[in-house]
Amino acid sequence: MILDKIVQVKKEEIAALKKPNHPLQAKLAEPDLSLLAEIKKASPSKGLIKANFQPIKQLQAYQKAGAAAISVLTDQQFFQGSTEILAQVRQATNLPVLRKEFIIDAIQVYQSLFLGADVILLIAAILSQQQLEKLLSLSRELGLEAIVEVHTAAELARVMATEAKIIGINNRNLHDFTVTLQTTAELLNIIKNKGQRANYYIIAESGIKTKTDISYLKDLGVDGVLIGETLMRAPDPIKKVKELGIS
Ligand SMILES: O=C(O)c1ccccc1NCC(=O)[C@H](O)[C@H](O)COP(=O)(O)O
Repeated sequence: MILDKIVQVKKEEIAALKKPNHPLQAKLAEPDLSLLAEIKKASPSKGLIKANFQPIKQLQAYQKAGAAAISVLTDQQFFQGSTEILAQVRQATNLPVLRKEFIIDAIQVYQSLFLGADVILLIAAILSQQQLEKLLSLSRELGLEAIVEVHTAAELARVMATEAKIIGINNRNLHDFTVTLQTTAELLNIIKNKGQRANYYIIAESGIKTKTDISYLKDLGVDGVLIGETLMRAPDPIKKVKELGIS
């Protein structure tokens, strides 16, 4: 009967759709430090960062510079980003795309999938433990990878009690906007002291500006760095990535 055949074909298509695909984890597993290059026009801490904002040009430069993944701010009110920019970036690249958003509800996770993101950000500071677990589990079900962001030891302890695989250590204090790479050193140390380093991919986020910063983070042994402002302000982002000595 034709309906049986159709359902059989649909089952195969669904199995292919649900096949786990972890493009960001695959990049982070490579021995070199991975660059997650961010497309960000403005931010609450810095105001307007790039007046002549051309997201696809920025993407092309990041690709040429050897970025492992692209992060796109989609918040409009505080970062002057948009979901349209993410959709355009998705169309223009095969690199893993991170939707940088303040996700607090399941509908934003579905929307991220619909927009073509590969990875979402879940910020421990704005989620209860129950919300965090639910959103993590939903992202896994939908085949999205999740970077779970922490800034304090207490947040890290909460995240280590979940199924998170990728931890983003944010060097920026989101209450007063101070930045120190010591945050990465301290929280990574906690993970190491618990004998858990091999269980996670670690990304250092925010405030990364110089070759010295990159050497420091390489010495700590992070798997990736997320850089926005420094690359957005650079007249030549390709040259800037070389200067930073990421690869
Ligand atoms: O960047 C901000 O001002 C900010 C304020 C409040 C919440 C989040 C914020 N930033 C999001 C980010 O995580 C950064 O865009 C990302 O880590 C890159 O940071 P940077 O290289 O310092 O631009």
